[in-house]
Amino acid sequence: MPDQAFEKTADTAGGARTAPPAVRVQGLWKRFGEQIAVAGIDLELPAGKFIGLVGPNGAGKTTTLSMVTGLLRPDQGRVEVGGHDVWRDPVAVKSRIGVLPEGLRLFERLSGRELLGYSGRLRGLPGAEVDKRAAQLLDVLDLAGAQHKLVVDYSTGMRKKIGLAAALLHNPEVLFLDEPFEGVDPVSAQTIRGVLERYTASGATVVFSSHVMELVESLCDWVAVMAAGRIRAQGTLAEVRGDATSLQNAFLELVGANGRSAGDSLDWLGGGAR
Ligand SMILES: Nc1ncnc2c1ncn2[C@@H]1O[C@H](COP(=O)(O)OP(=O)(O)OP(=O)(O)O)[C@@H](O)[C@H]1O
Repeated sequence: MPDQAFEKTADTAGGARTAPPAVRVQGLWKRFGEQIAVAGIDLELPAGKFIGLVGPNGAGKTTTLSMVTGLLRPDQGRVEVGGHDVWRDPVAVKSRIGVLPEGLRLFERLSGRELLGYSGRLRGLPGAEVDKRAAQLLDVLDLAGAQHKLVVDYSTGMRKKIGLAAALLHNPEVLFLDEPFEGVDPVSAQTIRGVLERYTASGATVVFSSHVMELVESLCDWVAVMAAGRIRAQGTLAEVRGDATSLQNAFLELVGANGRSAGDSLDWLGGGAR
């Protein structure tokens, strides 16, 4: 049945094919023992948008992104990227996506420059093109001065930036970023923003997870809010914000955190008495 629903929505009433959404998720579940991390979610992320996936700690964002990018097998459900099934057609999907995962693992004993050279060649790009793109990305992301340093000696923010460069090198259709701005200084954050805005303006899609509502509000045109393994809202920024004064307030309302005690029970904390 899910297959039929997928095929039907890919056609218009007249039978002409419409562009598929960047990501389509249906009935996605993941349990870890007793813990339900993702509880049967449906998502349809439009192409060419800057999309934010937001939710409190433990909401299931990383688990969802891992399943959507083919890094973690779902217990149940289906994921398509650009109309291709992530688990049935993994090569088609992986050639179209770039991923900056949480807890990024990099080849530590390569220099930043070597890492990009290796990533580009793994993607099947010609060597001269890889070298050209790598030099440009290192320059734009302010890593040119550290390009010959081993990745093991990079700072947290530098690791994020070299990971982002590796994810962008093959010019993917959809870029998935788990907390891309964490540990990144404001100047670099501004640079990354510029790169991503330029990338989406050309028709590509960015999907990123974040806890920072101001950032999501200023960057994203489309937002999905997740809490306790479920999608609480999805739509344009204006739709999700609704009547609330900010995305932060809409978010607190949606995840049921408005009015939660701000530590009143910690009556021993502060005040001098030990
Ligand atoms: N490998 C695992 N084994 C057991 N439980 C897991 C595993 N991965 C995630 N979980 C649990 O699944 C739930 C969702 O975790 P997930 O990391 O997806 O949340 P998140 O929204 O990304 O959180 P955060 O914002 O804190 O990174 C949590 O309760 C977490 O403890």
